[in-house]
Amino acid sequence: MILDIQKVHGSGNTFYLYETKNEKELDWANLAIWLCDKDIEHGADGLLVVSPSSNALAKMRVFNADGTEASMCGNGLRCVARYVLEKHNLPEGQIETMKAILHVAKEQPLAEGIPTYSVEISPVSFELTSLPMKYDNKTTLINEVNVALDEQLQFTAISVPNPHLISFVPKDLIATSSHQEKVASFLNGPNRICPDGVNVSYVYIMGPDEIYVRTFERGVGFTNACGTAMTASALVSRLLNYTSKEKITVMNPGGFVQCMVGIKQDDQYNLRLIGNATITALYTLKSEGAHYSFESKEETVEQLAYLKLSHEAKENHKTLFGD
Ligand SMILES: N[C@@H](CCC[C@H](N)C(=O)O)C(=O)O
Repeated sequence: MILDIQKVHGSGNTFYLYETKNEKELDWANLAIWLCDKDIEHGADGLLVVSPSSNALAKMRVFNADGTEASMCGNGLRCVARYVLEKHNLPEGQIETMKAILHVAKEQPLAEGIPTYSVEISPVSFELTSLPMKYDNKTTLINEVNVALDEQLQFTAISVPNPHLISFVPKDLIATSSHQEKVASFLNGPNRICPDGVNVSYVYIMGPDEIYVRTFERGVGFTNACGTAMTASALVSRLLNYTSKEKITVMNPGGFVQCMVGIKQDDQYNLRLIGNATITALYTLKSEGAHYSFESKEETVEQLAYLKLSHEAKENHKTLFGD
């Protein structure tokens, strides 16, 4: 069987995107593990599966590099939004995800030659049961020290609806990644605090409307960017008054995005993630049972425009935090 498959990215968070008419066509976990292997076409962070939906334009499922399925993926949803909206020639629409139907739209390009899309990030919960996370008898963890993780750092637990643990850290904990790796590896191994694992982000405040976010993703490890983590971090930065604007620029190791953080009364939030949706290559993939091989590859030129845009972000990163 020959499959048409795209390689795409949002802020350098890389995925393969495949559309199927039949959600049971293949073992997606197995395919994700094969595609994300770093020895095959430099791997990827996950697999996005697009299938028919009876309630929206399409349905998105996301599989991490280790084959686990996640409830949501912000950078991936932008790429799926582009794929689906271009197919239907629509400026906006709705896409079904595991736990919510989300609004997506085409936006003004971030820069020339950069296809740009916005996606809704919802639902939001600070209840520890929503991650799930266990910490004594607490029901939430909001900017508090959790001694099981670190003696000093304060963490916030939030689901959007995939699980995130966020800490606002000093510059030295961004300049090196070992502290974050230790905490995240512990929480993503067998442990009682986050039994299903968690995406762990370290965040540095750069100004009233700018933050830097680096994420160790559940099921993947460090990625260039995690869309849900950046949006969750932007929300928490506003709730803690570390930032004060509705539009927050979020820098990341792969580039940058913009997050719109609307805070309504009664703890309701209106969150949108805006950023690139870049197609880097079109492949044909041969599947013989659970055995896969690439048959052909056609690179696009879109990545050149993206590299130009992200170059400046990477230079800023070097100036601020070193290599
Ligand atoms: N990279 C994604 C999130 C992918 C899922 C995550 N690793 C999880 O398991 O929750 C994003 O852009 O949000």
